[in-house]
Amino acid sequence: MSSASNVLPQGAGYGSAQGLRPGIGLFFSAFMLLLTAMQARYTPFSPRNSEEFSSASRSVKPGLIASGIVSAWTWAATLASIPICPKGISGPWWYGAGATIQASVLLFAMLAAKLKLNAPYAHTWLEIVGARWGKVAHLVFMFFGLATNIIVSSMLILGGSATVTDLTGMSTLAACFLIPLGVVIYVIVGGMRSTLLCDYTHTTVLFAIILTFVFTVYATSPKIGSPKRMHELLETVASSSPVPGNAHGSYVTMRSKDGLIFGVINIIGNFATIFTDQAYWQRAIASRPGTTVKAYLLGGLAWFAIPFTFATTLGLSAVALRGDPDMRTLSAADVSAGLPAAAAASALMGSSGAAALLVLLFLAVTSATSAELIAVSSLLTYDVYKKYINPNATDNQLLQMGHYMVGFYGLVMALAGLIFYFIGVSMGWLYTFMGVILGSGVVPIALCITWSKANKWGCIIGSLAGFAAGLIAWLVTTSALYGGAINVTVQNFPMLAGNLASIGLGGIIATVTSIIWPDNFDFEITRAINNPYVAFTNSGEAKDQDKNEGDEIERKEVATSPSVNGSTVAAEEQEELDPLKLKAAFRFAAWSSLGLLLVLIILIPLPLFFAQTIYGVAGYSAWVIIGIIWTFTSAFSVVFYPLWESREALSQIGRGIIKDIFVNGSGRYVPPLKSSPA
Ligand SMILES: NC(N)=O
Repeated sequence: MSSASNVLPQGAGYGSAQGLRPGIGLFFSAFMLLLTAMQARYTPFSPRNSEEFSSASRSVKPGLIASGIVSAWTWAATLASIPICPKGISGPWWYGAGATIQASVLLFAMLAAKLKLNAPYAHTWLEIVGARWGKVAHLVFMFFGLATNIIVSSMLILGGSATVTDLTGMSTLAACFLIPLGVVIYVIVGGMRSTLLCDYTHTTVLFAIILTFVFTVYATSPKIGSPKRMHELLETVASSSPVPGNAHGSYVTMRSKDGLIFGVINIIGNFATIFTDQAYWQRAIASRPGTTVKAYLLGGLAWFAIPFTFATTLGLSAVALRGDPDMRTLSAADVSAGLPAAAAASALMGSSGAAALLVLLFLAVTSATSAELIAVSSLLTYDVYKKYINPNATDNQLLQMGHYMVGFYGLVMALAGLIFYFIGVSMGWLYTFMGVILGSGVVPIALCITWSKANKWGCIIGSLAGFAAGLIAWLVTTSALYGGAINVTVQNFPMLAGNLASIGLGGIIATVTSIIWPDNFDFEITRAINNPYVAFTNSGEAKDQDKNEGDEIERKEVATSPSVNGSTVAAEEQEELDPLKLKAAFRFAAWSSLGLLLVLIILIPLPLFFAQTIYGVAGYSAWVIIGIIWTFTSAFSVVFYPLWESREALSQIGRGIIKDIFVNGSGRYVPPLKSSPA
């Protein structure tokens, strides 16, 4: 890495990375604690029971879930503009589209719909695997689940610490530990709902800062200031150093071989990190059943604006400003560490640009970190502690374990980030490598949750064989092309080979064995997991008490949300869990996801790739304007819509606060008295 530019004092780094002195880290942690206290005092939701802690009582509305998806899916890598420097405008497109549509949140909407249909009361996706296929499958897929969390968390720590160190000179070691610290505190206190509230506040500020950068670059900056000038600068850079593999070496073309290869790698890697990451399952679990699909579609579409517009703005600025006296020279290692955006922000706006980027990065890293913390805490609590150590754990024990595991995983993620840092693995390398390790689990996991015919051993063997094939393909290709050196800079072909082998072999073995030797699984077994109306034994047998007890059922109060006013919520929840409605939601998710996939991955980029078009000023300006409109629309859907849908809860909290101001204690939420039977 070239010498750090350090445009901010070290104190800014410590402040942002969680406050050795008062800083934004501590400010946000204190703010989240305040929100959690208000939630406990003025609403029926108390974070003092395990269901609320890990699943937010499965009651969260779609706007807030969408904002949580945007936030959890915005990593340091998303903002680091890694793909853009070498590839031009195709990089942001492939990054955004590959992680929005093909790989991730939109297709995941289908899985989320199936989750609500086939296991509406599960806490984790691994509980479903365990109930369906038993211990061996549970342990094998736990490997993929935890590996995903460790890889994603390490990328967050690596990307966050590299930028903080670069901008402020703060010690990377200190940054690795301080970044998760404040997050651990508010996640322990507030649980899942607090991470969603944190996601919301962070997403709001994130969009504000991104739009500030966009308007600086394309409207006010004396160095660039308009799409026309940006186009001119990019063409000048291309004429002195053309991009290999791009049409006429231009940056303003979708005809980019490296861009296309990156697109494929990106699609596979993001399949892996969303399908096997409990963080995204957890948002589906926390969501109200009737609106889960809407939340994922909204979140996916809103998220696209972040990598696309941000990289089209600061990533391209990092190229356009080459040679500018304020722009530092970036090495390949700097690019892989995710530093182009920071360098461009400093060159454009000096220390205020660097500070804004630091805040942006802090927001992205902390909210994605909170998602990973609560995700791993849930896996360790329900899939290790409850399943293997204390099957009869009480609610209090589960809650306590959830708290311990948040703290424990905070330490693990700091150490993992540090280890990767010291062995020289960069965020960019890990980003392109993640599909090699995790890709083989994607199809087997999707089949487990959606398809009654999925073959247990086919899926287990497929995921292990794909894992081995991915590693072998990556090693063999690296050795053949680079004389055996496993370089820390990103190499396209070995990564492509490893990613394709991993997801391909895993998917083929799982699907073919399931067609030849189909299972005939009854999803009633997974519907019984943690279901308050059905007794479920560890052996996987579900006893539907409702059926045994005849037509006149006296339903138990909803055990999943003991803090919530039982009967009303239970009735709403049962209505939303109507299988006909959930099947219709699945069909809607399938058609809309596949339609969007076709448009964003095939119909838009491929004709542009084959046509070899190089954009003129008008074309490039239209490209930028589409990004800006998309960003505004996204901001409305994940910033204003959640406020609108929660207007009743907000006014309830407001009334509670006002009452408390006049008579202390009178505003506290009081659950309605249960009416006694007539
Ligand atoms: N979440 C991603 N792939 O930026």
